Amino acid sequence: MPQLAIDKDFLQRYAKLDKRVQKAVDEALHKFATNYYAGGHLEKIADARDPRVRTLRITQGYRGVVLAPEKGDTYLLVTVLPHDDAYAYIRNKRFSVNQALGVLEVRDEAGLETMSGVLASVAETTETRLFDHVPDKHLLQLGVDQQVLSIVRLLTDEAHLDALEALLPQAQHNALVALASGMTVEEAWEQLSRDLAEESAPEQVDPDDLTAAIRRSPDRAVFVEGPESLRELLEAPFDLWRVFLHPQQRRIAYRDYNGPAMVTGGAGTGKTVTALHRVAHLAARYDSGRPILLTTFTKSLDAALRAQLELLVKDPGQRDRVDVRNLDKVAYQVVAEDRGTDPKPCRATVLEPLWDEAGADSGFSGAFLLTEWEQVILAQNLRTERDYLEAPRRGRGGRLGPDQRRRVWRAVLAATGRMAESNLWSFTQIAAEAADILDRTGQRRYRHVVVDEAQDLHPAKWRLVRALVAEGPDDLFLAGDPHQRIYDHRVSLNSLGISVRGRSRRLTVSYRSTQEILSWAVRVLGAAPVTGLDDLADGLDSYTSPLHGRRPVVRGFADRGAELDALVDQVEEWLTQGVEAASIGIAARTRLLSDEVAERLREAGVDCCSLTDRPGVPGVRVGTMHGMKGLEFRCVAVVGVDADLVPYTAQVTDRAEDPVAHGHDLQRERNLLFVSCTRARDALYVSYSGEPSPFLP
Ligand SMILES: Nc1ncnc2c1ncn2[C@@H]1O[C@H](COP(=O)(O)OP(=O)(O)OP(=O)(O)O)[C@@H](O)[C@H]1O
Repeated sequence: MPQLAIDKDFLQRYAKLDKRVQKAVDEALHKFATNYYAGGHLEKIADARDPRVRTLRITQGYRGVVLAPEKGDTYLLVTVLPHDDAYAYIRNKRFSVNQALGVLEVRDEAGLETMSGVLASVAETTETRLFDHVPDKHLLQLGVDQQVLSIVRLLTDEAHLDALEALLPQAQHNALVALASGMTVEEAWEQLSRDLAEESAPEQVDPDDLTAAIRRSPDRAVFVEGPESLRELLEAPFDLWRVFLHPQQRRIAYRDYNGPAMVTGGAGTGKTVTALHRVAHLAARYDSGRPILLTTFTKSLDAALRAQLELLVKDPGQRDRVDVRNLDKVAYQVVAEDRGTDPKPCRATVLEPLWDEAGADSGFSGAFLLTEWEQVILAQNLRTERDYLEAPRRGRGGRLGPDQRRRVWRAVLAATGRMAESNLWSFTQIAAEAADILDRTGQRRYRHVVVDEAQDLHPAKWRLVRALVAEGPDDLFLAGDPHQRIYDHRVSLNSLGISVRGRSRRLTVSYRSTQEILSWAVRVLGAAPVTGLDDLADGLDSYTSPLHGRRPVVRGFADRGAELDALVDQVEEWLTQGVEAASIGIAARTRLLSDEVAERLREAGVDCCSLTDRPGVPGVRVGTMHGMKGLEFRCVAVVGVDADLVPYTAQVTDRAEDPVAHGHDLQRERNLLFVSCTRARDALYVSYSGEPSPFLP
């Protein structure tokens, strides 16, 4: 049975074609896909570099490029180009199978021939060569082939290697860059093999078996299962994440685990994408009467997840098996059903006056008591005064003696009693209650639970997560990044009965930000070691981006007025360059400042709205740094990064009170700035008034 595959380049180029040409592509592909085994639509070119490459006529001016291997009956749609470019492509490029990794590769052979002439003449006058220290056998071991090897032996300078990037097969270029950077052959292999679709490299690679090579290259080419899948693919060509997964992502999402599993990785490495594919995998091989839960932190993020899942899982039957909702909603439903009445959840600002009153004779403010209850008592699930008297108060600043603790405990009882009388609840309390109900009744509502943005869940929500699904294979899949922790919840999954040991995987390639933005933003984090949810150290070494662009712009001003004037200019410049308003995100540390920014933009005639507004709402997005979590924009401005706002001292425990909490709070403030900056895809602009934040690199 013939098989049709699509190359990422094809879809990327298709996405940018004008509608008329796209329609012609649709028709040509449809005709081809329904009877391509006849091969009659394909034209062979006499001077093709690779005899297996054909053209597919789209319109008078456009041609598709198709790879039609001699062996087997796979057709790969490689790209779609204007007529002359397509012919130039075919005259210059040759396909091959990487002999170490088994992946499909393409090289600009004509370009390489020209370059080798140039390099040979440079090499004649130079004694030493760039790869003198690497024997042939090591190069071959890393997948460098004979043709490339002969060019490698001519290289005298790293700049030449850079110049070859666009011509060489990508995996071979990666291998050479790794060696040139001083890695041993073992280290270079370790790095290369991260890109394998399987856990290990193929034992034998057939250089002519392009079908197998395509299968090993999920980030580059995918098989289409029929005309319907082809139509779906062409319908949303910009959403490449649906189809082309990085091998690391595919390996993590599409497999079985014998218990809870976790994916971590720097900002923009595709953890959410991996979690979505995990759900698609679980929904496709579903084996239970209970649904799958895909959940996250907030309402706005769960709306985004739902929209993405709809793009990914087309089968309505499979989609119906997935419940996408944030944990607050799940908890609410459990509690409401158990009690037969709807609890009234309230934000802290609403509850504080009640706590002020109930705790009036405790000597503590309502705000302090409420936080103590949520961050210490509910977090550790403390049920008695005695438990509380003995409990550590990590991250809470200031020691409390036994008398003080007794007063706190009495105030907590009084306040929670009053809340119960009026059926008022905090969100954390609802989660804690829901976990208790599920544990008491033994209900396990879901077959699988997938959690995104897992780094910021309160321990009570973790207890809920654990209680939603029975322990067993594939029960929990967690996606998160401890470097993006922006709330006060430092959780050890082990202590909550969730062990991901041996089932934790890390993503390292950023799909969002450019290397220039990443390198800058990572420095914002500082050098303090970070502990992951699995209690192990989590570093960002080997976190890189293949994307390149401009360095972040950092500007200082004498006062806020001048800073905001410059921001208006920057936003107007982006808009003039054709960036859509909704693709511009602006963040500030406090709500007060973000409101001021929005007002200033409106005065200047720039439409703006909230960060959390739906995609259809027009206007530049403005909000707080906390609101940036999980979002992404083409251009990001982070303003007010002043010494006295970042870190925001009002939310940092005094060092004298509690040095550990002080350190944690400062790190959290760093993370917050890091999260805001790493929302940027193409451009990052950072500004401050007066003294700059000490976190700025
Ligand atoms: N395999 C892929 N192919 C194309 N695009 C991808 C791929 N994986 C991720 N992306 C894109 O990269 C961007 C970041 O992905 P995603 O939001 O999943 O990352 P993340 O690790 O969850 O980020 P963060 O932790 O910063 O929220 C998104 O625009 C996503 O569509």
